[in-house]
Amino acid sequence: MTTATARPDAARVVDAVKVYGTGDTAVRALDGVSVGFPAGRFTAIMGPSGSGKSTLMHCAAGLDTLTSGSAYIGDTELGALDDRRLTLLRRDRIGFVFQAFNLIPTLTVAENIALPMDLAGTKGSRAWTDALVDVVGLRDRLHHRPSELSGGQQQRVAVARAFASEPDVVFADEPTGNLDSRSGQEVLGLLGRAVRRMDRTVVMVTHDPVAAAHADEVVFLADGRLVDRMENPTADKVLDRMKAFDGKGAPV
Ligand SMILES: Nc1ncnc2c1ncn2[C@@H]1O[C@H](COP(=O)(O)OP(=O)(O)OP(=O)(O)O)[C@@H](O)[C@H]1O
Repeated sequence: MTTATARPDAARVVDAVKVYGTGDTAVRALDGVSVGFPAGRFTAIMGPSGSGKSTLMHCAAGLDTLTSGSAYIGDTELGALDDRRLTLLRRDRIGFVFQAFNLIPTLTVAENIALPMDLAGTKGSRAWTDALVDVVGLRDRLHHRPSELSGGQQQRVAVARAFASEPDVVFADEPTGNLDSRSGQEVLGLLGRAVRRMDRTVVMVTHDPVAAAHADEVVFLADGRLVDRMENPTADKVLDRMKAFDGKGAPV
């Protein structure tokens, strides 16, 4: 459930421009995007292929830098940080879930989940980790290795790992891209529960209207621009909006 009280943005970009390459081959992947991702909310980023979704996510999460404009995690402007501080910020304040599960094959489920905390030299809250293990339904798998799990189970481990250190925001890039629809629904349900029951913040890139319908709000990109936002999405409404673009849309 969402409340009427506006919460501060966990992440945002202001006038974000990203140009890849130079001269004739330059691609303007982001063309002046300003968008906030409110704390305690599940936001999906949608748009046609090549519209700039992954670029927006990577720049908002400090995995890539903007050509101009600013990206913030909370009040921290990423462009003002040197490499070391940026690495620490990503480690301490951001969680990631990717299409490829990116688990460490030699570590058990429990060790994979604890990895961000181990790298940071922190313990994390035992109660939190315990609650997470139950939410993702992996208690009986804690001592298994990733190769002994299904794809859906591996992605659930990746989700637990992303939330383990209680980051300000979890960015997920096509988290269901490698999963069958049932496992995908489970992972999306998990992301939704983490937001609604555990007061987490999730920003998810997807091209799938069914996946986007799990979010509280969908932001739409086309040609590197923010063209629409939709509260309380349904798969049908998102699909209709996507059809209406046909690659274009009036910038908001
Ligand atoms: N490293 C790069 N070098 C050059 N161009 C790039 C690079 N990364 C992305 N682009 C271009 O920037 C534009 C936006 O790409 P981006 O991957 O952000 O789009 P997307 O909406 O995530 O697409 P998809 O849904 O197909 O993954 C595209 O035209 C793409 O070809």
